[in-house]
Amino acid sequence: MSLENISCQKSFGGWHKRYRHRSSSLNCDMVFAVYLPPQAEQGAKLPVLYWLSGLTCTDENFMQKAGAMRMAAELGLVIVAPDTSPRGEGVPDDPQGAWDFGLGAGFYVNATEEPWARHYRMYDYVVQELPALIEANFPVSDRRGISGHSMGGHGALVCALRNPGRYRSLSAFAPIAHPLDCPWGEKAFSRYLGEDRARWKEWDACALMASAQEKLPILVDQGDRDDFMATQLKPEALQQAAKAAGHPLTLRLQPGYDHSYFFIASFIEDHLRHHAEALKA
Ligand SMILES: N[C@@H](CCC(=O)N[C@@H](CSC=O)C(=O)NCC(=O)O)C(=O)O
Repeated sequence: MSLENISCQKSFGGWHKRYRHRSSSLNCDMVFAVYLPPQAEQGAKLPVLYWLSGLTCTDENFMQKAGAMRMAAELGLVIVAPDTSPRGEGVPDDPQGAWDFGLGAGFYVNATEEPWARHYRMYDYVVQELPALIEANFPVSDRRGISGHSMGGHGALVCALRNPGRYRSLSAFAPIAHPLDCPWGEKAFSRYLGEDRARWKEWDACALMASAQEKLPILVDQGDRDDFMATQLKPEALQQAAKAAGHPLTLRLQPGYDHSYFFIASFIEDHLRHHAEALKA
């Protein structure tokens, strides 16, 4: 599978690079970003953190706004940021052009319903296709961590909970904790997965936690001035699910913070350290 390098900038002694490639999971061209810390030029195979962004994002939001590169360079962590949905000609979008469904809103599921099923398979893309591509083309090991924000925070939880042994570390910022029971989730799941709510449970972090075979410790930060917290994010549902399942969860309510990348930038160092500790153990 060929990768086309479309940009390259030096950052904190390493490199931020963007690539375009053909995705067989998504049936379209995709762009992802990778941060390669300075250690990548020294011959070692480095651990990788996959970052899943939220609604309306591309690979660029995290790389440009989170301020993660200084710490990734210090810790020797590669970071990979995919896009949030399939893109391009022939990829269907929300008929009204809404920002919370369709383009920029793939929800990291494999759609089963038409007209979404041909392209909207972000779960297969981020769990299988992209890591295979990264591991074949960059100096990385199979030590993988996963994190994300909002829709992507939930995506990270689901990818790890569904794949015991695949990730060694897990965290999230302000995840949509229980999409079965919030407007963003109900809208996306009813269209991508159909109206049978029983099938949605395979894609809901709170539901998956009950039967998870692996109990990776989870770090979650949530701003208490986040306008989406009560209606869409519902961190209390995650806390209850973790308690019921005996799943180790550190949920930190951060006073005064909202849903933005200012919040993410404020706590990204803690998350990168959380991942580095597990990935290097
Ligand atoms: N466009 C919307 C706001 C959308 C928004 O807040 N998106 C978040 C993720 S929300 C959950 O998945 C985001 O990360 N935005 C990108 C950014 O760079 O901030 C509106 O206008 O209200």
